[in-house]
Amino acid sequence: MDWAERYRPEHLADILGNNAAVKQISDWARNWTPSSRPLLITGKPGIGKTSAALALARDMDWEVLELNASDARTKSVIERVAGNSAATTSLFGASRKLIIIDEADNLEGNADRGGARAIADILKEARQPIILIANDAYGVSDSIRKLCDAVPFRSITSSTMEKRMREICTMEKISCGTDALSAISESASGDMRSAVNMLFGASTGKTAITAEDVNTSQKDERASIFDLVAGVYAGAPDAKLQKLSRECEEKPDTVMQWVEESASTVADANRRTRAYAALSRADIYLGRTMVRQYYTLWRYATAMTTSGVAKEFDGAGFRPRIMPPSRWRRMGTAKKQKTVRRTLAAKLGEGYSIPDAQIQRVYLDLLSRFAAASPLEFCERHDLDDDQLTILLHDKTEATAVFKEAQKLAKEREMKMKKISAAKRAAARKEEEEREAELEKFRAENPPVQQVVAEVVAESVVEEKKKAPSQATLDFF
Ligand SMILES: Nc1ncnc2c1ncn2[C@@H]1O[C@H](COP(=O)(O)OP(=O)(O)OP(=O)(O)O)[C@@H](O)[C@H]1O
Repeated sequence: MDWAERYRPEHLADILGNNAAVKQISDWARNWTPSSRPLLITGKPGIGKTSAALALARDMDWEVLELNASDARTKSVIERVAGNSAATTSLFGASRKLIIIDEADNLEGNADRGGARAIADILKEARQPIILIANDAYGVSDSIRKLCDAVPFRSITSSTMEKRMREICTMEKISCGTDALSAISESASGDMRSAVNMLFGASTGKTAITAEDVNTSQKDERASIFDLVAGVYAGAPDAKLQKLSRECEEKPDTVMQWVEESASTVADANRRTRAYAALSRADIYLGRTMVRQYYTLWRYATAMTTSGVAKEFDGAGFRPRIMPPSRWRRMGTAKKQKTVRRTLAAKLGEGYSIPDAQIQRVYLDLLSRFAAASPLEFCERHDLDDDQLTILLHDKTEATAVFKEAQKLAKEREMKMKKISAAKRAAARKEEEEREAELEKFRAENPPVQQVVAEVVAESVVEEKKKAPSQATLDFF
């Protein structure tokens, strides 16, 4: 068993970091009733989201039904499996069944549209606790997101990861230097699974680990690209760079983006220019590969990307932190911004019966003024979240405060409605009981007609019988 699995936290108390989120999950479970909202746990990969859900089920002695994106998420499957489980009680005697829907941000593709709708319907009907898990809250469809309580998970800090890795080393009877641990935690950048995997890879066949073992044994995809970029920085020989490129599972265009990020750190301006020239040549080869569908050209693109840039670093010894292409980060932020704007326009469009595109193009500014005049009312009327409100108010702090207040009010209203409907149900029950009692009394006092007729008939038969002997006597004479 790999270490990431072997050292998966068993109980909520074993989950490292994210104390507030863990407490929120545990409080939710302890106070859970069929009317509780599902949870949506979000955060980067490998930080304990799934582990927390599974640990919760163990702590609560709940059965688990796990669905993930690889399940055939057609509407009917979800309705059959999760719908039934959600609406009925467990077959195996445990009091509850926790439904974990992983990769909930993967449901928006065309094929899964039905899946997202089915999940939203199930969330509304659910009679069992449900936890959804996603990497990106904004990848989750709006209709699902607004039915859930958000539980954001943050990356694990380096010190927490190093402490855990030290414990694992002790349990595995391996000695591991501080430099090795910090090299791993730096590469893992908050991803605990990645850190444990790297530790596992570095320790294979060893009783002591040094930083060097870590560099050459990083197992996962990202670790390989780290090796390759580190090789470029170090100005490694061509043969080594070719070997690393072959081992790295990333496609040439991805490698190019990583190396491009590092090219900007070549100190000398002339060398920097030549590094970019090598990258641009690699780009041309990549383009030709695609146009001609002639994949042999890929190898030239890779050679220009790695050796071409490494030559300009010339083993300068300077090694900045290896970072994923900043373009990705920008694209990620831009994508999120776009999604927020799109969902905001959809809500406002529905509210004012105006096409979404027109809201975005023409009315956003005007509506911003409406929102600024009475933010709380506006937020409640259009059911906005803090990010959507930020676009209108241009002030994140204010938007967050308004959103929190709106949530508080909504919760109060919900409680009030629940109380009212509980009181209404009790009154209706009482009325029903009183009606039943009156009916019983009436029945006791007024026997049914058939019963009265039967009694009269019986009485008349008795009378007839009494008269019968005297008649016989007369007949006899
Ligand atoms: N907070 C944590 N405390 C202890 N171990 C952790 C933690 N987070 C991750 N791990 C380790 O990483 C492994 C994977 O964690 P988990 O499956 O919970 O990650 P995840 O956040 O659900 O990732 P993904 O989004 O990729 O599913 C666990 O088995 C465990 O070894």
